[in-house]
Amino acid sequence: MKAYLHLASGKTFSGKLATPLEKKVSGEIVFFTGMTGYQEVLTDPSYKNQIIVFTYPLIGNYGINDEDFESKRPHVAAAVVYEASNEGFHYGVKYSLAEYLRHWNIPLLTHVDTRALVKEIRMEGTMMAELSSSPIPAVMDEETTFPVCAVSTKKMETYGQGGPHIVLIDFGYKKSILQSLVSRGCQVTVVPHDTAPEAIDALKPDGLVLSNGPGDPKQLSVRLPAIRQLIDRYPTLAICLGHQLVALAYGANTEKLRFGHRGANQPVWDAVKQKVMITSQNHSYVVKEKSLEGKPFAIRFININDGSVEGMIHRDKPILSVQYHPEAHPGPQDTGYIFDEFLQTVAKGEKVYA
Ligand SMILES: NC(=O)CC[C@H](N)C(=O)O
Repeated sequence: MKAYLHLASGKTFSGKLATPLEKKVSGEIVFFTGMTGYQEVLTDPSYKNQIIVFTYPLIGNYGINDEDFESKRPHVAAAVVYEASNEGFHYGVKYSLAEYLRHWNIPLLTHVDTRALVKEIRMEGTMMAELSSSPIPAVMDEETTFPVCAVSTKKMETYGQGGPHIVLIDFGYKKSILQSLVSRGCQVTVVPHDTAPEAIDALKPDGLVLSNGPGDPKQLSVRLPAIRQLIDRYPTLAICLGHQLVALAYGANTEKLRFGHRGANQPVWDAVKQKVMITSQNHSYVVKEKSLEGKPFAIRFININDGSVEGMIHRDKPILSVQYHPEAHPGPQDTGYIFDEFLQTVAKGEKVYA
């Protein structure tokens, strides 16, 4: 069946539905450039309510297995590809891409001219789009939901044992962040994003991790005083949305990039190691460099492609924040040392540059 992707810029792209479209779906349209990793991308909560376009022309060729999930379910509003493979060739394959998305009632649009579509997004910037079976666009409404609430855990959960006790504040965490901590011997308590600081104190954490998550960080502005209290008190590692929240909590500012960074090969300069790392990324917003002037942070990481801020360290306190994803999945593992550095910091109670 034919369906149409109407962009807020006025352009329409058509494709064939590989899963049913019960009612029209709308969301912010973004693109991911990695050649592999679609299973992790679909289940990364940071993509909540977004329509994802895969630029690699063949998606689904290793199917969906039971291992490589970043959370319990897919979060994208819809997936758009050029060609979706019906067969998966991974040794652990359980479903085809279409079977998996059909199970979760998520539309998969195939045979779309993804090169032309991505050029349009690059020109116009990330925008709202609507997927419908009608060739005529409806009036588009701006996304007003609050996606962090939809993906954050509702109750505390504990994983791993022994080791330092890390509280992971869940704005929509990826399983690989939890695994990166547990595999390094931590006990991790995952808490809802709006847990009161006193309730976190009661858990007696040795360190805090602020997770990734969907949406505009400013939607969480009511939480900033609580976040500031917490990060000033405990050794902290903040990832992606978490990093943006650290900046906002200190009175710096964020802005939206034209079409964001999504992919598995973003080069980032680490000013401490004096090296370029290849990183996995998925974000629309960035911390404005100018807004960090006069703030107690040094910019440690810089994106080589566009010079944007990719991470900061507090000058005095053990707070480290990164815009990219050190846990990778999908993507290169160059920056796994960030977790080691954080845990050395936790052990010492003061910052360590490994
Ligand atoms: N991966 C993330 O945490 C994304 C952060 C935020 N939602 C952004 O798009 O910038």
